[in-house]
This record gives sequence, structure tokens and C-alpha cells, in this order.
Amino acid sequence: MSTRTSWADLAANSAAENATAGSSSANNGPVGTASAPPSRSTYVPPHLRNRPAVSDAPAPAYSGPVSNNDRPGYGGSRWSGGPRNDSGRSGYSGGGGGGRGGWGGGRSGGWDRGRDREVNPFADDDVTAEEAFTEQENSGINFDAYEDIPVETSGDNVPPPVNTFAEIDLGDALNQNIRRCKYVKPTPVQRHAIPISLGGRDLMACAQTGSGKTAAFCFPIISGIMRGESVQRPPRGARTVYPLALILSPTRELSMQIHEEARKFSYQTGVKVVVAYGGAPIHQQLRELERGVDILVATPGRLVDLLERARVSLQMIRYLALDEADRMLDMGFEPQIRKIVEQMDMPPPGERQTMLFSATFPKEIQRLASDFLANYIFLAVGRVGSSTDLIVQRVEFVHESDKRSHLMDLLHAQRANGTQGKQALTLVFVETKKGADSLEHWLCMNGFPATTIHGDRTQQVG
Ligand SMILES: Nc1ncnc2c1ncn2[C@@H]1O[C@H](COP(=O)(O)OP(=O)(O)OP(=O)(O)O)[C@@H](O)[C@H]1O
Repeated sequence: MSTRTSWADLAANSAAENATAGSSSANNGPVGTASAPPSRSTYVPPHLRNRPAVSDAPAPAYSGPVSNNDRPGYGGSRWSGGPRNDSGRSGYSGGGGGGRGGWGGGRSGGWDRGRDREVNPFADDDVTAEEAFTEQENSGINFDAYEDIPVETSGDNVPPPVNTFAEIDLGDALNQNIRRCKYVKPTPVQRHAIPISLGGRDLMACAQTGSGKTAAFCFPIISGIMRGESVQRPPRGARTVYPLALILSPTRELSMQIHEEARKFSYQTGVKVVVAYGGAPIHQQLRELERGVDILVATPGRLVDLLERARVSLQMIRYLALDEADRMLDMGFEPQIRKIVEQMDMPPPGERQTMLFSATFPKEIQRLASDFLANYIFLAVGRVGSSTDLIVQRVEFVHESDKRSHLMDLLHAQRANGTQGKQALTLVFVETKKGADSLEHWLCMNGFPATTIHGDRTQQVG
């Protein structure tokens, strides 16, 4: 269970107090519930979840059945609850700062669906908002070095990039989470990609791993779901869920990583993120899905399984992001990806917003881009398909018998040049396991503790 350490939980707790089971104001949006089973908590779309009590809201237009996705608000006709006013939306106050919404209003933006209550994803980070303002930025990236990275955009009417998160209209709750993540300024891919996506445009982005892609596609998705324009009722399906956004990624590890990040970004926004990947029992994932999902992060194989079981429908998808698309194709996922995007019930390009991320831009990815995207903007950060500019590559020819002494010279030089108190790490590729073991031993004997990683073992020595 979560250890609640952040000040944010005060807001979460007060919301939970307000939300008494089955009759909470947080659960009663402007949606008629007459035909909803009394035992089932009524679904409220994220952008309506934190509105004041029903009496404050316009009269509901919807009186049809509620899907098992817990998602009322899918009116028989389009949502017609009157003009959208962001000020009533806790955790989001639009560009203007909003009056009643936001954190100061004491109303939580977190989701709370019956027994299922949002866990604070920052609990382990041990960061309070105050600290987040003063602490150094997230140290994952050397951002100063990123300033010189070449960026290229092409397409019609490319929205201008931003230099700060403050320039982007993401809403209070998301801005708070950005601070909690200690993101001080956007990375190059974020600077360009976020305004493009917020402008409603499709995006083909070439950016390398570690460039901050996750936030680049998550921020517009979360913000878009929170603003949520009209939603339509899906046909009733017994246990089918209808996510609004789908993020496809090649591996279980990457999916888990994206899920973790997305949970932080969406904390207290009312947007719920669920992950589904292969190689793990499906039942737990099904149970998680049944509790409701706005953003589904999935690997292609497991998603096809869920679609074939009719446990997930893609007909409500408004945002589609494909991360590391080139890697997915390398892994042979193209048939699954095409099935998911083209042959199931997902809205076609133009009716959904699509973001395609890839480190390289070979023919196969270009084909995917022309099939999946509509009037897209092309964005390349760094030299596409090359190693990063942050790495200097130098080739030196050394006689076989001099290799070790040359390596020793390099290691000593590195040590002598100093690394500002940080321990510099060196990666040495060796042809055989035997050679690796022997080199490891020799390095240790010469005062350079080494670790060998090869097929048979990973061991810390020295
Ligand atoms: N604007 C930012 N400020 C500070 N840290 C950031 C920022 N954007 C991302 N990061 C951090 O940088 C690291 C890399 O970001 P991220 O994982 O999004 O990169 P990525 O391009 O998606 O890489 P991967 O391909 O490995 O998923 C993460 O630790 C992330 O939290």
C-alpha cells in the first residue's frame, strides 16, 4: 500500500472525504444516472470529475445506459452540458488560472472509483512541492549540452516551439506534476513536439532514446483528455473498456517505464493510466482494466489478445502514440501494429491524433507515417539515425600486443583529467567471455575495479 508523504495527499484525502461511496460529487457529473445500476459507481469523464456538485452543473443531456467502462457522459447525443468552463475543473484551470479549480480549491483532481483510489506515484520520491521548486532539475539528461542539438521541422503551419513549460497551456494539475518531476525546462523534443500536438496536429518525430519523448507525447494526451470535448456513448459491451488514448511500445520494460512516468504526470488530474504487456498473467491486467482506463499503455502482442477477447475497444481512441516505432518493426510487430491501427475499430487518421516516434526514419517507418498520420509535421531532433552529438568517436589503431598498455594509458588519463568528483565509468567491449574474464582480472590487479557482463554471469569484482 502506498505511503502517503506528499502534501498533495492532503488534497487527495479531502477529496476522498467528499466522495462518499456511490454518491460523491466527484462521481456525479452532469450525467443522468436513472438507468445506471445503483451498485455501480457512475463513470465521469476526467474533465468533469472535479466539477462541483450536480446542482452547480448544467442539466444533463444523457439518460442512457452506462457502459461497463464506468463511462457515463457518452450521451446518446453529443454531450450538451452547456459551454465548457475550465474554472470548475479541479486540477485544471486552463490558461487563465481558473478560479475554483486547481489545487488551492481543496478539491482533489484524483480519480476515485469506489474501492479503487489513486495511489501517490511520488510517494517513493519523497518530494514535497516546496522542495520541487527549489531542488535541482531531474538529472536524467545533460540539458545544457542539448542546447546545440540541431532540430529540423517540416510541414504546413508548424506551431512555434516554446522555451519554458510556463508558455504552454497545460493546466494547473499537470504543471504541479511537472514541478514534482523536477522538470525545469523542456528538452528539445518537448519544446517542439508539445506545441505541435497541443495544436491538434499529427506528428512524426525522430528523436533518440533519453531525449524526453515520454513527456513529449504524454503531456498533450493528458491535457487533451482533461479538456475533453464531446464524448459519445459506445455500444454496450459486457466487459469491454474504451480507452481514449493508446500508447504502443515495443517491450514490457518500456511499457512499464512509460506507465510509471504517465502515472506521475497524470496524478490528481483525474486521468487514469493502465498498462498491459505480454509475459505476465493477463488476469491481473484485465482486473485493472475493468476498474477503468483513460490511457492504455500496451505492447502490440498483448493488446491484440485483449482486442480479440473483446476486452478492449479502440473506437473511442482520440490519441495514438507509437514509441520506438523502428524497434517495434525490428521486433517483427508490424502485422500486429497494422491490425491494431487499421483493422480493428480505431477511428481513422484525421479523426484521431497520432504521434509516431522513432530513432531512425527508414522506408518502413516512412510508409507507416504515410498510412497512420494525416497532414503531419515532421520533427527531427539531432542527426537522425546517428549516434548522439554528445559522444565523440575516435578510432585508434593499436598493435595487438600494445592493447592493454594503451587501455591503461586511457584509464589513467581519464582519472588524471578529473571528473569533478564523480566516478567516471568506462565500457570495454571484448570479443570472448574468456577475454573478458582475463581483462577483468588484469584491470583489478592494476587498480581499476571492473565488472564483467556476459552471457554466463554478471559479477562485481574489486
Ligand atoms: N524536461 C525535463 N527535465 C528534466 N528531466 C527530464 C525532462 N524530460 C525528461 N526528463 C527525464 O529524462 C529521462 C529520460 O526521459 P524519457 O524516458 O522520457 O526519454 P525517452 O526519450 O522516452 O527515453 P526512452 O526511449 O528510454 O524511453 C527520464 O529520467 C525523465 O524523467
